[in-house]
Amino acid sequence: MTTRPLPAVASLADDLPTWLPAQRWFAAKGRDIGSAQVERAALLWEGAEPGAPSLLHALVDADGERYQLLLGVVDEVPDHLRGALVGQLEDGLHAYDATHDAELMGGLLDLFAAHSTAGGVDWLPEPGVEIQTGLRARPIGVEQSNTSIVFGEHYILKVYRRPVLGESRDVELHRALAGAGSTRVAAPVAVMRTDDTVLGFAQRFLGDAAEGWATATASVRDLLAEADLHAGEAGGDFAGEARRLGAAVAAVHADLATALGTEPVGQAEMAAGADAMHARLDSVLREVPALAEHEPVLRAAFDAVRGLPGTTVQQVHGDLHLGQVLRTTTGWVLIDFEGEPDAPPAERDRAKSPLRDVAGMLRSFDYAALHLLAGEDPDNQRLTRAAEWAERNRSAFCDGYAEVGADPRADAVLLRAFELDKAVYEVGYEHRNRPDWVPIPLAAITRVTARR
Ligand SMILES: Nc1ncnc2c1ncn2[C@@H]1O[C@H](COP(=O)(O)OP(=O)(O)O)[C@@H](O)[C@H]1O
Ligand SMILES: O=P(O)(O)O[C@H]1O[C@H](CO)[C@@H](O[C@H]2O[C@H](CO)[C@@H](O)[C@H](O)[C@H]2O)[C@H](O)[C@H]1O
Repeated sequence: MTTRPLPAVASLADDLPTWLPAQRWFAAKGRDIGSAQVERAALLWEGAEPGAPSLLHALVDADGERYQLLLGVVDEVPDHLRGALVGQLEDGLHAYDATHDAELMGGLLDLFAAHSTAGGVDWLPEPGVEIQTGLRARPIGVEQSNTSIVFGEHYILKVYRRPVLGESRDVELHRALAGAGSTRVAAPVAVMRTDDTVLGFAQRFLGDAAEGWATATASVRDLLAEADLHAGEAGGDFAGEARRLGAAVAAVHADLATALGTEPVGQAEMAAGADAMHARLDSVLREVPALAEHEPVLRAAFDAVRGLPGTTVQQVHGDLHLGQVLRTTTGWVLIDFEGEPDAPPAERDRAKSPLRDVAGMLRSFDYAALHLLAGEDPDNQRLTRAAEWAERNRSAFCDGYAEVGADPRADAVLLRAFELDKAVYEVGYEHRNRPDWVPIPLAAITRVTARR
């Protein structure tokens, strides 16, 4: 058999500065790319017959940020994949984002099943897992920071778009929880990796799952459609689910503590934590001047943490919100333990107070309640009822948490600071990603600081 030369993907350097920023998962949104190079490209397999696409694995560097691509390379891109075109290569072939190509993606299961080393990547099933091949592949097509492909009703593979050097906390924490017998995560199935970088992670696909965000916002919609009812009276009341979710998060925290340990921290670390919250505020203030009117109350809330004697830290989820929880027929499951997408890896890996996750979820109830009203003329009646929904579910979540762990409301100073710190993060996140939504965390800062 003759092996064709590796397609000239290096020549994509001209197209990447236009193509990358148009992708949902591109991190530096709103910023132009100065230059991009293909750092590493390797063939996973060649097209079986003339005209069939070959699959390549590539890592590209865009202004110092590393991105992972799976590229289909072919003479002519078929019509249904035109939207995925990345560019034309200097040898006349065309490259497209292969994660949109169900047929090519289906072949990845063969690599895992064979424990392959194709493309200089190790395709490794988890110990004891036998990969079933021949399943139909489909990209999930949701707004996400990475790209996930579902195989039949069995597996979901997340291809990390910005793979980081070293071990992946997403994989490690899933393994620790699954190893501890937790039913609150989807079981790990396989990883794709090089010696120093985890590139992808496959898990059991939970086909019976509904996203927490979709379920919670459906409940808010039901409430707002009923002109006179209170949150507890509307048909789609969410409080029972919020309570069960609180208990599930507390159980995950307990399992992570048992599997990976806890650590007491004292006043010096509390002060360092306050400094970090001030530093985040400094940086978001530079981007979003509208935050300035809240600066004094925010700084006071962060400074209050300096007076605390200490707390206990451990591994936590790190970016918990309603989009990171799935309701299955057997209960709530947490997904995506990567941590905040904008945080550097060392910061994501750091042990933290479990109240960080609680604060993230409390913020999310506020988002779920208020995002439906974003862009509407202010209507006090609707706003009050949405706020009532948020309060009802925030409290139910804390009640559920307290059934399994310590009541988060007992640490009011820390919880308030964490909630405000998260809202500051969200102001920056929304400013870069969804400018129409900046008022949601801004309004929350007004409310939380007024609650004092
Ligand atoms: N094990 C799973 N079973 C079913 N759906 C899942 C599973 N894991 C993730 N998903 C779906 O994939 C989406 C993206 O997953 P996530 O891990 O949050 O990716 P990202 O880090 O790119 O945001 C989730 O919102 C959820 O809808
Ligand atoms: O899911 P990711 O890890 O990519 O998290 C990032 O994106 C989230 C938005 O999808 C963002 O979450 C914010 O919006 C959610 C509604 O879309 C809301 O439920 C969250 O409470 C709110 O923080 C998250 O902050 C960001 O890191």
